[in-house]
Amino acid sequence: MIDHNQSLRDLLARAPVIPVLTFETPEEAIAISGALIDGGLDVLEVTLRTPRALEVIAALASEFPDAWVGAGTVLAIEQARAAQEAGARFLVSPGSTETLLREGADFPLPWLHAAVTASEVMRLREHGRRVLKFFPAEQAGGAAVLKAWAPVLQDVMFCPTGGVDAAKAPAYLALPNVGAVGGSWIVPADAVKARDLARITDLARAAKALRP
Ligand SMILES: O=C[C@H](O)COP(=O)(O)O
Ligand SMILES: CC(=O)C(=O)O
Repeated sequence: MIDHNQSLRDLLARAPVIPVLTFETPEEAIAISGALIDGGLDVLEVTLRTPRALEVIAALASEFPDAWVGAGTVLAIEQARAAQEAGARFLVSPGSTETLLREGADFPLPWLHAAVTASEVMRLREHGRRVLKFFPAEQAGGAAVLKAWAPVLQDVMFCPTGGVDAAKAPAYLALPNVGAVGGSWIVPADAVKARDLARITDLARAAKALRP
């Protein structure tokens, strides 16, 4: 049985920003992910929101074996198993359920569940979870919420995601209870469409530099 908390702390320590990615095809995914990795971001959350998402994860795991390619938007245990089979090295869920926490308790991959209220954090603490996603971060009150939680939920680390961008990220990363942030700002739709890989690498480099 893995130590979910330590493996997640190690994952968040790799880079200050975890790109949250939604890809339609393996070809698109390899091109864009290569640009992100060239920019120093090698922890990649590929959301299970498109028909070929599992195929994309398998292609990325094969193309970039040293990168940490994970599956996001995991809503059911069947998706978790399928993502693991495809080669995902970690899982992310936009919330949590008792079913997922129970069935996923001894799942062999780091699994980042999300919370957006102190009560949800407390319930996840009861399941032994100490590293959580804070989603949707900006929409739920932003860095001020995590600042308020720091003295009362002292042993929990967060990865805020949702509405975070290059301008907002520093306020989160300055907090003692934030390990990294997640976001899609590093892969703007127009740059993806134009395959402007140089721009995506520049955005990744700037994101990587947010934590010296
Ligand atoms: O669903 C949204 C993604 O989780 C990341 O949020 P974002 O696009 O606001 O960065
Ligand atoms: C929001 C997020 O990270 C997810 O859909 O898993």
